[in-house]
Amino acid sequence: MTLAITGGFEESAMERKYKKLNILEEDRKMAGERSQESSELQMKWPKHHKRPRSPQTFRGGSKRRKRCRAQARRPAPLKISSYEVHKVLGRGSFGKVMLATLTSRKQLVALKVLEKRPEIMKEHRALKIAGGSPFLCHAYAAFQSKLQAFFVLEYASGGSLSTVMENGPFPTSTVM
Ligand SMILES: Nc1ncnc2c1ncn2[C@@H]1O[C@H](COP(=O)(O)OP(=O)(O)OP(=O)(O)O)[C@@H](O)[C@H]1O
Repeated sequence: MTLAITGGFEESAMERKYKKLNILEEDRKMAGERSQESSELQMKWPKHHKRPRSPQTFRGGSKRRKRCRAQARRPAPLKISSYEVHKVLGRGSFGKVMLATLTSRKQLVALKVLEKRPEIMKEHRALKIAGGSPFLCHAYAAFQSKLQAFFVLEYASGGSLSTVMENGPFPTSTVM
C-alpha cells in the first residue's frame, strides 16, 4: 500500500483486494456509528416533537433578520367604511391626509386620499422604499375606489419636520 501512495510502483492484485476490504470494513463501521447516532436522537426527540432548529445565521454574522414593522402587522382592512375619519392632517399636491381610526382595532392611522392619476405611482414607489427604512412612515395597506386611491399609513404624531423647526433648533435626543 505504501508503494501505491508514494507512486512509482504498481499495486499488486492482492494489495488492491486488501485495500478494498479495509475500505468496506471502515464503511461498515461508519454506518453503524451513524445509525446509533440517529437512534439516540430519536430517543431524545420522539417523532411527534419537532427538533429545535439551530439559529439561522446570515451574511455578516447576524442571527435571523427582524421583519420590518409594516410586515409584522396584519394588513388593514381594504375598504373606506372600516375607518372613522377625525380630521385633516394636511394637504399635498394630489390629495389630503386624514387622521383616522381603524374601527376594529382602535388604531390611529394616517389615511392618505389621492386622486387617481399616473403621478400616484411615485407615491407607491416611495412607500415601497420607506417600507425598508426604520426612519420613515410605513404603509399598512392600499386600496382604491373608482376615482380615488387610499393609502393607510403609520400615523406620525410628532408633526412634520418643518412645523417642529418653527420653534427653533432642537436637541439630538429629540430626533432619536
Ligand atoms: N403619516 C403621516 N402622519 C401624520 N401626518 C402626515 C402623515 N403623512 C402626511 N401627513 C401630513 O399631511 C401633509 C400632506 O402630506 P402629503 O404626503 O400628502 O404631501 P407632502 O409630501 O407634504 O407633499 P407632496 O404631495 O407635494 O409630496 C403633510 O405635510 C403632513 O403634515
